[in-house]
Amino acid sequence: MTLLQVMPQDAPQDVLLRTRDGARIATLLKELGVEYGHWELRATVTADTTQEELLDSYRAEIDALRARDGLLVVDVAQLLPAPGPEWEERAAKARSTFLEEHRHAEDEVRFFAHGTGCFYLHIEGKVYAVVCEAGDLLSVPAGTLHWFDMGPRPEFAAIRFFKEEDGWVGDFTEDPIAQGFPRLDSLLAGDQ
Ligand SMILES: CSCCC(=O)/C(O)=C/O
Ligand SMILES: [Fe+2]
Ligand code: NI
Repeated sequence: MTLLQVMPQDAPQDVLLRTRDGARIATLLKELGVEYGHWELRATVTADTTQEELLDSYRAEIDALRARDGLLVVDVAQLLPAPGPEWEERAAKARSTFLEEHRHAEDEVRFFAHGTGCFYLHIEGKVYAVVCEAGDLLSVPAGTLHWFDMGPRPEFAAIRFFKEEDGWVGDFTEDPIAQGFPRLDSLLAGDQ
């Protein structure tokens, strides 16, 4: 289930809020201008699932969202565990891509069709760690400071929506803030 954990920007160990209540998460994020929604899952994702198959499974939802928000470009970012050192290397490289604080010139709109990933939203003195799971749709406004952790063993398939082809490109702040916050695996371990 989706998880939200809120911490002060200068005291990651102080958990101000931790909840798995989807309605509460949606309300709280909406106050920050962040849209959090949920789509019914329509497909099982395996290593053999092609991008086109996945997009076809959610065609109705995708078309409605594209029409609503003028999103012209849609693709799939996918990483599933595989045996061998090559995958370990690929996973570590992929994980590092968005692990430091950055912003985008356009909204970051992502639907998790499979797996898990955590967006850390740095807004007005706080960090909102939003662990997304299969079925979650998150839309983060352009310019919002954030970073993203796919964990030490990445497993996710996310449908990404853009206005421009290069909408995914990050503008990195060089602020090391992300390094002080619990990573995805630690956040989830907090349940135990
Ligand atoms: C879940 S899609 C990959 C992450 C991404 O696109 C991004 O910008 C993270 O901040
Ligand atoms: Fe991003
Ligand atoms: Ni669900």
